[in-house]
Amino acid sequence: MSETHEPADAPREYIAAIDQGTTSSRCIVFDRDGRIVSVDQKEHEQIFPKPGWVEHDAAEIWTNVQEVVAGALEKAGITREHVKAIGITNQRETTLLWDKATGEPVHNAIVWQDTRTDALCRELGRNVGQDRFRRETGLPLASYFAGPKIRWLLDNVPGLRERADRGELLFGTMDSWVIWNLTGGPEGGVHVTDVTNASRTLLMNLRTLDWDQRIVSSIGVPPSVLPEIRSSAEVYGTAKGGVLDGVPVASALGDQQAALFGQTCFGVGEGKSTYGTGTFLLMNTGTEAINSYAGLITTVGYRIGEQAPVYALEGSIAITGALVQWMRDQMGLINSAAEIETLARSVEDNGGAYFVPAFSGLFAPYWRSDARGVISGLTRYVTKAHIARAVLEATAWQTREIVDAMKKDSGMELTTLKVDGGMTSNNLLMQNISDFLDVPVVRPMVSETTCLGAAYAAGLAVGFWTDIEDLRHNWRRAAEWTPQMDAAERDREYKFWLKAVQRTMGWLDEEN
Ligand SMILES: Nc1ncnc2c1ncn2[C@@H]1O[C@H](COP(=O)(O)OP(=O)(O)O)[C@@H](O)[C@H]1O
Ligand SMILES: O=P(O)(O)OC[C@H](O)CO
Repeated sequence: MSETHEPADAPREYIAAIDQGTTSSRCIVFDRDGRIVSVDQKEHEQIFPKPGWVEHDAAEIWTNVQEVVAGALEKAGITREHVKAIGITNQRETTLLWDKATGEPVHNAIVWQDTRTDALCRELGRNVGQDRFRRETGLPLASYFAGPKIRWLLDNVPGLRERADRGELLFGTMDSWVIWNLTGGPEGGVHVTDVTNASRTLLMNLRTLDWDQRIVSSIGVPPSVLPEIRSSAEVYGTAKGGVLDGVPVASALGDQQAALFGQTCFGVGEGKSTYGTGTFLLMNTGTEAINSYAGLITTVGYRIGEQAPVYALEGSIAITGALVQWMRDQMGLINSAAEIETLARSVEDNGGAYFVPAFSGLFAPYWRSDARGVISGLTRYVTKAHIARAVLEATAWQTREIVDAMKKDSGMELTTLKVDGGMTSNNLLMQNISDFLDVPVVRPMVSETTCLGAAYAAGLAVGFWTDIEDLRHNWRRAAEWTPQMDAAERDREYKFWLKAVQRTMGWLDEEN
């Protein structure tokens, strides 16, 4: 893609954003109206060493990041002089330790979906108590988050604990890894993370926005490996070498918080749902961190420079688009992700089948690591087309459960749902979501809201945009789906879905 929208005499000034995602890394160049000028993207390998384990090669990711940045600048026909700042957004929680002298990762990154820390989390729950983690960090004690993954690496990779104690290792989520490398790596790279990413580690105190020393030591993480926590929009340093040499590195946000920002959900009660590998629904709750009693997460939404932090409630769903990938790559039932819609549309309904993809256990609102996937309601009537339908409905019902929890926690009724992400190109799915939630679903013109949010934050940090009001009017609606489902049918289907969910639980026990 390469399209410019400005008059020929307009100054050629842009903001670029890197999105280091679960399946790919991309770089997008944006103009002053928040429109896409160019995109470059590259997938990286998904490594599955054992059931429930997921890893990434961080060196491959850094190579890909450099390639997509160069690619996006080339497609836009620009060089670093035209780029006023670069912003970073990233898959969250994915955990890496690297050697600070050589810049070499000491192990593959452990991905957020990985369940290897289940037993460790149970042990921490017994020794330290679930409640303390939730109260101080806003998070349930679950294998999803970064802190226990650090501990697992230190306990299981020979020699790492000693190297960490000697101060030779650095920890980072992908934001830290990319920023450290961009700003010089072993030659003076800055070791930072932002509040949104830090709020996913189980190590940051949600109110002080600093590492919680008691929790850090109870998980067994040496403080020397931890990056400095900074705001989401400020200049952390400048790029050294490469095609961005000298460009300010001016924002970092976890990808879901970046999407909240890119969707301009700046007011209390505004929210969005992003449909990618997993699905993440975040609602802005303002400067107060609301404790969840309905199974959601309390997280930092964003913090612009020295301003007060803005918090969010989040419903995290581990497997949505990943189920479509699984149908394609592991089952071979479709050739492309888009084909799932054609297959699903070839039948009227799900034929009685319900597919609960608890592949990484269940995240919100259940937080059950003992759950595993099931297809319920099977009879000889069911065809692969019915399963395709059940696959799409699984995403929609999981969204419904999150929205129900959000209502319980915040007392606020959702009036429309703003959506984005790769799965939103599926019209049948968007209709299902509108039907199951009984609210309109709207998609903005720029559906790359994750990169857009990182670009907005970086642009604010360097004065490219003045304030958030400057950004609001960039949001334009591109598509809308309105509810068409009969209420009694919705209720009946929802009951079946909830029954199927119950059948996933307790599959693993203490012996597994
Ligand atoms: N037309 C479609 N229907 C259903 N799922 C889709 C469709 N197109 C893409 N996907 C799914 O969306 C995901 C990719 O979306 P993306 O936002 O790029 O994800 P991520 O940022 O998590 O890598 C993949 O899991 C893919 O299976
Ligand atoms: O890279 P994505 O879009 O799959 O997002 C992953 C989330 O950040 C995990 O918490």
